[in-house]
Amino acid sequence: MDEWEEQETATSGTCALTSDTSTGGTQGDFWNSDHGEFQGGRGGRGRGRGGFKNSFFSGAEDGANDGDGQNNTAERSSFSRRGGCGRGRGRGFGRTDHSDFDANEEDGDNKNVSRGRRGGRGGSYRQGGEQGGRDGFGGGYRGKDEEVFAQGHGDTPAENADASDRPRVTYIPPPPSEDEESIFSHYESGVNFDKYDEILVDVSGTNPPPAIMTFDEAALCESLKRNVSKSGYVKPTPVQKHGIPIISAGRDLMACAQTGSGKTAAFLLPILQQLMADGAAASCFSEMQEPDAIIVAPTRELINQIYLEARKFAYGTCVRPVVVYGGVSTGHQIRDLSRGCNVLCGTPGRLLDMIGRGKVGLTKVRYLVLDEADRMLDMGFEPDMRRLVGSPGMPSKENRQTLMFSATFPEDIQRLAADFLKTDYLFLAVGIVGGACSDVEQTFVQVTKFAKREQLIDLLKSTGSERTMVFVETKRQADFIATILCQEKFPTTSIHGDREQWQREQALGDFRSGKCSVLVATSVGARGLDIPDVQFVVNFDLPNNIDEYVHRIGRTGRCGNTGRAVSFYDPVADSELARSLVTILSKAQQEVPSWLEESAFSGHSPSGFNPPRKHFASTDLRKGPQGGFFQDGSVTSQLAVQTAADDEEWE
Ligand SMILES: Nc1ncnc2c1ncn2[C@@H]1O[C@H](COP(=O)(O)OP(=O)(O)OP(=O)(O)O)[C@@H](O)[C@H]1O
Repeated sequence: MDEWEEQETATSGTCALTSDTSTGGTQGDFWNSDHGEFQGGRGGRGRGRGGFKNSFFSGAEDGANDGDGQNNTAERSSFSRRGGCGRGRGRGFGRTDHSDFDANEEDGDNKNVSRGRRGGRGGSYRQGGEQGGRDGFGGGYRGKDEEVFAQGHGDTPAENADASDRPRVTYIPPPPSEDEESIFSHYESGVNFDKYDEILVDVSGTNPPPAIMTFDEAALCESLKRNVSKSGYVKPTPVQKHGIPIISAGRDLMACAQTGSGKTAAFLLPILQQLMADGAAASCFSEMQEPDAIIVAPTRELINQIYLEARKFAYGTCVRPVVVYGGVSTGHQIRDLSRGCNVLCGTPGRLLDMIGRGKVGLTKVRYLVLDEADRMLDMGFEPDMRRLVGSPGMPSKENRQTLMFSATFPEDIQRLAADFLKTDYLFLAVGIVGGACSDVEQTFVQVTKFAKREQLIDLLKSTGSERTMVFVETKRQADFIATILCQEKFPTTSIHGDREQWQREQALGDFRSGKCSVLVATSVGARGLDIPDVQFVVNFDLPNNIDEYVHRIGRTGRCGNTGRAVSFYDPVADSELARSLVTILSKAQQEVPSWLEESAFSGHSPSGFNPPRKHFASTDLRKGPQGGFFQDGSVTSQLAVQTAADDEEWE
């Protein structure tokens, strides 16, 4: 019996929702349902390894494991937990074909597996495992609306080969608004927007072009300039000031700037400018589209957001962006593609699927952008990225421009990223690489896991109707907490990888519109999402790595606005993170609670001094310990010197 087969028998557990609980997720959907609990039922076939899942959910708080059948040491709460049922087939361990599963990657139900950045059996194949978890569950995740019985379908050719008996994904998202006002709707930049200019910037690499100070200096064509202005952009942020001329000069770039500081426009504007200047026009109604630019991101919602930004900036021009991502009808996306595509935004699985189906040709690719690049090169997506750049027709790195953006760039990922970039790539660091946004006030509350719910409810009562994101570790936990909050009359919805795509989009829509003021999310909501007026982030469960913490709290305090983040620190579960947290707080000039400092340095954490250097990169890896062998034309090395000193302190 091979490993997959073994898992099939060893790990079962799918379940179905037979009540309203699955259908909406807005207030009342979880609780004011026929049953108010998840009911076990027949599930769809699971793919991926494992899929152990407790299918009943009456107050269950089953912490650790949706994806890895071998990892059944779930945290149990004191609430009742009833046994699971249903049949899940755990196959696909280690596979990364998963056009439907892009976003699930981000869900953190597999705590033990995802803890290590790289390596380890479970770690290397986390994706497969997590797919299994969701798919085993999600395949039968059936709401009262039968149409949505679609999860669990892998849309890649490889998966389809043995998936003929699985239901197809039929969801077609509503088309984006054509109304100009809504296309250009935006929130105002905040009081600290001008303070961005005070942030130290470090550009390393040979001969970086000079920064621009205004959008005029970017020499954008008229229509693009008009669209930038209609978007409410008056002056560029630092990552735009430096990033735009670097990209326009044809250089490869690895750029790191704090959350919410305008990285998306930093890559979109110069790409669109070049395409417009070259008179790029999509070849309409062609069976195979050959985009000039490909942009990838780790979650469906994020790639859709990037697409909408591209569409906004390209408004009224010949440049046509298209988006492809999992959880949505492939046929629908193929039809959309065939109408022409210059800029293709995609999550990796669906993108590779489209390439495999011959719907996307790569020979004309001039720009390859990895947003949240550290995530895209982390073990979950790295194989897909290698497949992408190795796909037939994809120009070699010498013959394309590769651009990477993130707020965090750990050293090991930087090292890996170099494989995708020309050797003379530029490294742009705005502020401290991997640092938290300084506009977010960070607070920590020491609390045991059993007291968290009470704390959360008290906290939300005190914040009134502030738009709040609550991050939890597992998909199950997300549903559970959302249910509790609904019961407490907080208008709440949730987003995580076990929800159907339409539910996820509805949840996000309800949160954006203010219909629900609380969004409970797993890691799937941690990166990139730009939601207006999120004033408050709560880490109900702290994540297991510091980068994710930085991204999560970065959902507030965006574009010069201020925000607040409160994190529940469970001394038993979170001590491994203590030291990194102290570092993050100090670097963001935030108060460090003495108990946290004690926890960090007392040696109580399992690893004693957990090594933050593994997770932080102070600056361009190529600079080495002395802070720079690239002395030529670097904008400043002050930051590098300072952070190098900091790092020594922490070593
Ligand atoms: N120059 C600018 N002037 C005004 N607003 C801007 C400017 N640049 C970007 N913004 C707005 O700031 C917000 C945050 O931008 P964006 O989402 O690109 O941040 P980011 O750096 O990619 O964040 P994250 O790291 O979370 O992905 C968006 O609403 C964007 O429209």
